[in-house]
Amino acid sequence: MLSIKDLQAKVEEKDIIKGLNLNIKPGEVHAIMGPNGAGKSTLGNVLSGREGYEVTGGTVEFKGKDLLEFEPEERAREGLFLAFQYPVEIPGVSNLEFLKASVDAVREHRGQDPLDSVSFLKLAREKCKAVNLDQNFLKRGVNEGFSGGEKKRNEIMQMMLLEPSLCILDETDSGLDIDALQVVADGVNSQRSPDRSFIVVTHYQRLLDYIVPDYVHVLANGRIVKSGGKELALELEEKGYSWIDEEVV
Ligand SMILES: Nc1ncnc2c1ncn2[C@@H]1O[C@H](COP(=O)(O)OP(=O)(O)OP(=O)(O)O)[C@@H](O)[C@H]1O
Repeated sequence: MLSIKDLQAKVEEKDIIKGLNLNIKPGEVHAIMGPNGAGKSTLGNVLSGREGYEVTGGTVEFKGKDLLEFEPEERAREGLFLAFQYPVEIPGVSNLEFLKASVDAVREHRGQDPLDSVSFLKLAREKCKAVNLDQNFLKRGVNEGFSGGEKKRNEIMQMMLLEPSLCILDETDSGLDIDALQVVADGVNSQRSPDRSFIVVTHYQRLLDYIVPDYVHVLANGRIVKSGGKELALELEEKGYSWIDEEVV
């Protein structure tokens, strides 16, 4: 699904990703943990093609294609989805219109006809229900005035509608209350399938009790410095990150 080799990237002339390697097979869930400022969000931004993030070395293959050759919208149409750490508000654009335009674009890319408005509304309502958002959220401006937790649930609803191949969830658990955490985790788990992969960026082991990863990685100083199974998250919760620095050095 995704093969990252020796990736290097800079932001504002500062080297942030410094030789990162990561391989993800279809169906796998990889959790990425690590200290603040390590480069976790930068990795998501680089993979999604966000402006201002300059790749200075290495390769990224996504479903056998050179991801770095694609514009951000092409990456999305190819099936890469990033749930933002800080979802943006788009006042004046209704959530429903935004979602329909996104889903239509993906369907067109797959050679499918657009859904008619009635069928799409029915589908969107089902997904709203799945993430415990009231249907009124479809009429409101994208994320406009949504609470922190509502924005995160809205991101998961988008993901469910777009049916991506690779989902990158950047601290989707932050700002969620206990019930919402369960709802979001259930939403993610319902989307797990043999041909869909996930990168779950989180600071908290607790999320990984609900979304059980196949692998856990520690990203520090722009590189993956340690990888393990789900038990690594428990070890990190207990011991922090300093022991890894010592091990790596
Ligand atoms: N647009 C930007 N302009 C300037 N510096 C940036 C920009 N984006 C990221 N950085 C810097 O890159 C470094 C890595 O940031 P990043 O957000 O990737 O860290 P992170 O691992 O996701 O941290 P956290 O756990 O705190 O969310 C930080 O020092 C950050 O200030």
